[in-house]
Amino acid sequence: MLKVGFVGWRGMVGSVLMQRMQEDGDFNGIEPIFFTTSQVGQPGPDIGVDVPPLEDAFALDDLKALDVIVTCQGGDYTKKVYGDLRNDGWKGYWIDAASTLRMEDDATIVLDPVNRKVIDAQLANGAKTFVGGNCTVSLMLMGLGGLFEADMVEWMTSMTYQAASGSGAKHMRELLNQMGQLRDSVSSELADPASAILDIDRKVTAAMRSGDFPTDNFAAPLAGSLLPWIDTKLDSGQSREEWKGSVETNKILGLENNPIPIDGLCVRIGAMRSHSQAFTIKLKQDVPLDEIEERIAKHNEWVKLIPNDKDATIAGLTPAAATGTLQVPVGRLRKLKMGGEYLSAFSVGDQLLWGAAEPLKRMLKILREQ
Ligand SMILES: NC(=O)C1=CN([C@@H]2O[C@H](COP(=O)(O)OP(=O)(O)OC[C@H]3O[C@@H](n4cnc5c(N)ncnc54)[C@H](OP(=O)(O)O)[C@@H]3O)[C@@H](O)[C@H]2O)C=CC1
Ligand SMILES: N[C@@H](CC(=O)OP(=O)(O)O)C(=O)O
Repeated sequence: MLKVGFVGWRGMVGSVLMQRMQEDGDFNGIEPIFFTTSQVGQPGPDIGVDVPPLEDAFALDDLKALDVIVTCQGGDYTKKVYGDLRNDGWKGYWIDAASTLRMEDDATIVLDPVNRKVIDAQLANGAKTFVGGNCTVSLMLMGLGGLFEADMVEWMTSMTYQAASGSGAKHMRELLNQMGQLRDSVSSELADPASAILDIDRKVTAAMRSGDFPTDNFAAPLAGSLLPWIDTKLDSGQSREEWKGSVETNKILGLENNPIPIDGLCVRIGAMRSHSQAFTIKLKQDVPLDEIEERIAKHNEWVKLIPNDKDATIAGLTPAAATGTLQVPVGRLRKLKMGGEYLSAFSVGDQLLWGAAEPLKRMLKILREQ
């Protein structure tokens, strides 16, 4: 029976992973051991079977006894522990949610509905390090995988609308506090149908700009606004999030030597946990729209084609509709005025499910089935 250590299981991503593993009975047939960086000796999570007390996530000897380590603890933990473990000769499987190791030569980015062949080839080569992709990248590939599979894409732009959860739990709370503060600033005016909307707007803007507006985490108002920058700046002028769109997509697809140009702007908006993206896709050929729709719809069981009309779009192609589900709705599919080779598309997806926990869960299952 595989001895599987879980680190970061009580964080936001880890909790979603635990929930999904329980839903699918994934703890059956493995020996799970739970680790912590702060609560050694406390009881482990309730997963329906007895588990031993929490072990120290920095105790290398205990980690070295494991066949598999699944970590959602974050990049700092990976940096602290991974190198030492490998240098000490540990040959187990490392499955990680953090970006730290993604672009390393010996790491495979996992998104098996899209790159199962790459994963199988790497396993056959003896690969032991498997990392979940950036949430925006994974969700884009789950939605548009059919076009890449058919080698239809010459280049692509992705303009993102990313949820607060991508920054972490504290940011989600801050977004809600910002929303609440804006509403509270005009509660009496909202109660009075005769109040002037421009007065309401002036007061809301003043509240947003005031010194006591809660911005400790985002460093700026997000509620009632947006932030067109995610992560650090690179010399190219891209944000790191924008850079990942190209390098990770091409690595997942195994196209590092002949990469598809992908670029765009990544924007944080006031959604809670579903990322959205608008695409301009330059096709290699002028393929009829019905063939494109069929390719997209048939690629995997989670993609959900949304007809390009208003009612279907506002009912099904939104964070409110996608959150908490494994579905990846794709819609607004139409040829752009630039010509038959130019396609627009829009996708949405829960960034904690396919964007983070689900690919790791499935990778563990692939290892068990080997
Ligand atoms: N947020 C996201 O969208 C994505 C995140 N990731 C990766 O996953 C990593 C973890 O992200 P995320 O899950 O958001 O991080 P969290 O901050 O929710 O959790 C990380 C760790 O914080 C510790 N912790 C301290 N206080 C609490 C508390 N009150 N409740 C829960 N945990 C607490 C836990 O470690 P302990 O038990 O040891 O104290 C936990 O494992 C990220 O750093 C990133 O690398 C990847 C994809 C998406
Ligand atoms: N950066 C993403 C979330 C994330 O954790 O990405 P990565 O796994 O690439 O660090 C966002 O802010 O929405």
